[in-house]
Amino acid sequence: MPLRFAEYHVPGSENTYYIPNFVTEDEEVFLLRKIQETPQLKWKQLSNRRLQIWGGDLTVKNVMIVQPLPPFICDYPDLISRIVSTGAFDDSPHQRPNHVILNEYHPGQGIMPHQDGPAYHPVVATLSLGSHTLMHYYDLPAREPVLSLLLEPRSLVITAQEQYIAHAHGIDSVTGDRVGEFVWANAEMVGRGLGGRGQDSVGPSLPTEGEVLLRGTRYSLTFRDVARVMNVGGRLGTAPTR
Ligand SMILES: O=C(O)CCC(=O)C(=O)O
Ligand SMILES: [Fe+2]
Repeated sequence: MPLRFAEYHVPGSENTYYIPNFVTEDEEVFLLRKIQETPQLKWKQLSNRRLQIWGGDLTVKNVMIVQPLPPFICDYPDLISRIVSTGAFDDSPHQRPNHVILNEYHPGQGIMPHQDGPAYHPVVATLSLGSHTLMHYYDLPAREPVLSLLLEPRSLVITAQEQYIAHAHGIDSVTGDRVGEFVWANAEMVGRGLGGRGQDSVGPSLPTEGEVLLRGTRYSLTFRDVARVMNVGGRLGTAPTR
């Protein structure tokens, strides 16, 4: 997947791209407000986080029963078009993401190492809002991370192909991240976007060795393309859904 913006390639990674400030601070505020305003019933409570699924639920055969994405994802800000313009979904069945999982993590919450599985075309684009986190990637079986990325608020990370298929990914359930504990593969790319990290500390200053970056509540929007879709009316196929 040759992303249109080669400068966002994460050094030492295969098919991993990191784009700081993919949305503006104003857009982040708007999106966080829209997320707060979503119906409570839309949240699914898991043991260690809450999530919402947009675009449609998957059947046991990994067919998505298509539902419209909400306006705050495709109208303003037009996140779908912005993601399409990176080129990340050029080779996907619909040439665009059609499925979005919204995750909420409070400080101390994370996600166990896992793989996203075969329902999706092997590209995922993840927007972080509200707080940073530290994402680890693992060879299988998952033991020590082989790659770690600091995901700043407002950043987009894209993983594809080998990085998606052959690795697991996860977020430790911790309340802060000590600088220097893990090597950040994207260390040269971070810093400008750190305003708003953790407890709303502001500033363009780069974190220093030993400093603990406190996590705040983070929302992630994970964009994927589900190959097999069923539109209302029962048509099965891989044709564009909107
Ligand atoms: O919150 C994240 O950045 C990752 C979420 C994730 O891995 C998933 O929803 O499958
Ligand atoms: Fe995942």
